[in-house]
Amino acid sequence: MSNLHVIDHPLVQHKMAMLRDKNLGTKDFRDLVNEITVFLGYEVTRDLPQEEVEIETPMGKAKQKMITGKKLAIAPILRAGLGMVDGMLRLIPAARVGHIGMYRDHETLEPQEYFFKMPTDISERQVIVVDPMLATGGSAMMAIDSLVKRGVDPEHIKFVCLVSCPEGVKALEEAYPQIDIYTAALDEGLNEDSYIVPGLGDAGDRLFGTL
Ligand SMILES: O=P(O)(O)OC[C@H]1O[C@H](OP(=O)(O)OP(=O)(O)O)[C@H](O)[C@@H]1O
Ligand SMILES: O=c1cc[nH]c(=O)[nH]1
Ligand SMILES: [Mg+2]
Repeated sequence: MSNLHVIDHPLVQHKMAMLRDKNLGTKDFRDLVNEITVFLGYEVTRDLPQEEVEIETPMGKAKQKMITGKKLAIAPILRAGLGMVDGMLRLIPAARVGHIGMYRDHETLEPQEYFFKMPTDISERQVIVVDPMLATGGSAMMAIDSLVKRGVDPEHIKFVCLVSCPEGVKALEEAYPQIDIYTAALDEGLNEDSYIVPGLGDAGDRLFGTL
């Protein structure tokens, strides 16, 4: 699992403990998803390319690094990925946002794409795909397939989730070994309905109060 980054920062883990509580209300769930995403976003942007620039300060010249290279896009997988957009935008406010509408069929568990809208220059951008849950990995892989079909190089894609499990990580790593996965938790596995255990339930329903 070489591409997996489990973010074990105490603040992230503390907030995850709060998030997992089945009695947490919709507003608090949404707020915590945003807060945790800021920490995950901090890690996922850690290796952005930089260049040294010279700045005039009131006291003289300073050499300082600034981000350079490819522009960024955030790609939430709907619905639940929407809950992570504000947290990412807090860190990279100028990033474009492209939406991938997808739901997992309850019978077959196969993802179904129902919407796809990206910035027109998506093939020239580094893309951060966000979705709170990496379960079987089917949705993440199909979302990435759609980006690759539009010309995005898998080398320029990162995947960020709150909860993952060995099955989803393995599937995504096998399909796209070059893609880094960032997660706040690697859980035990999937139950018979392919929900993550212990997980946090259906992330979309918990975010939007559609339980
Ligand atoms: O790894 P997988 O097995 O594909 O499962 C994970 C997917 O399932 C959930 O979405 P869901 O289908 O519930 O849609 P929703 O966000 O609209 O609730 C979740 O947000 C992921 O997109
Ligand atoms: O545990 C899971 C699995 C898929 N989708 C979710 O929202 N939760
Ligand atoms: Mg759902």
